[in-house]
Amino acid sequence: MTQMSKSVGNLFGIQVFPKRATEFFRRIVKDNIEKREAEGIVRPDLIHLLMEARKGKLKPESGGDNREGFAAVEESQIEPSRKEVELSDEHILAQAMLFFFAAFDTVSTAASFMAYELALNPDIQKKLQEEIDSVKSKHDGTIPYDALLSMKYLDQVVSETLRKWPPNFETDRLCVKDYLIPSTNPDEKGFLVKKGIVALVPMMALQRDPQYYPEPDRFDPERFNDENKSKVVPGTYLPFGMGPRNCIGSRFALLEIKSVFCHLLGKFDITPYDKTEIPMKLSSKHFNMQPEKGFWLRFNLRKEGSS
Ligand code: HEM
Repeated sequence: MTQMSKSVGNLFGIQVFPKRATEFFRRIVKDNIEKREAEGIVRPDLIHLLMEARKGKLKPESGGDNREGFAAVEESQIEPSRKEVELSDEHILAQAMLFFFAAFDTVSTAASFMAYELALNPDIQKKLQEEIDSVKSKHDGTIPYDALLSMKYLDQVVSETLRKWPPNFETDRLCVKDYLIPSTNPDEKGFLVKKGIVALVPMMALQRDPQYYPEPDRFDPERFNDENKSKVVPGTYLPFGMGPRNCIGSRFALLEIKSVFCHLLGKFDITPYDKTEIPMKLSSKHFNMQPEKGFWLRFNLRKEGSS
């Protein structure tokens, strides 16, 4: 559908993003680049990195923290291309817009589904609040970075949210050369994936397949406890995709969601009420994951144990 919609969009001159939004971003990014260049301003952000890359001054980083969570994706081991690419203002604009749209909607969608599941599963919410309260009580009511990354149950709940409700429910890959997938059955031929074909990878279908996740519609963070997470079949859990073009923001996304819920659940109990749709029906009118009737939940100030 996404591939088809791109060509249909091109045919009829339909834009992926509204023209006004594109113009708004174009002006902000262009003015920003011009001002920084004219006044020698340096800010530690994406635009600065892209401006440095344009001058050939950017070096790939190595290392990093690998405690961010079960769902975080590995950085690709493939050497970055040495090919010289000329980065125009238009390329920088496209990257800035991609980061904005890829980062904003996905995180808010994941957080909304997590709030919904916690409201429907008060035992899980209570267990998570106990973990949050315990960490806060050890750190004068705060949650430092290292403590956040060490919170196992929080990581289980986030991982299970991204399994049951992956904000990007599919991704795709363009096949650049003929590739024969060998058959596992000696009586059958393999399957030839032809060059030029776009293969869709249905994350949502894989992550709700009872063969890999028994009772897939049940929200169960225990699927990702220390004992069970090693049993997850490789390639069946892909909320951030896989391979060299996997999500560049997975660690940041997990950090955002985790810190938001530490603050929220420290202060509030999340509950359903009469407008909450149970079970939820997903909207068929949107390309991203959205409930048909929106998210309706109550946030009640916690009476005890809060800080
Ligand atoms: C819960 C939040 C998020 C989810 C579920 C998510 C998921 C994904 C997925 C599935 C892909 C495609 C990967 C593939 O095809 O293998 C992707 C790509 C991407 N994501 Fe995310 N993402 C999230 C948050 C973010 C954030 C916070 C950022 C930026 C700070 C970001 C930036 C990107 C970019 C730039 C790409 C394109 C990478 C490329 O084409 O090389 N995402 N994301």
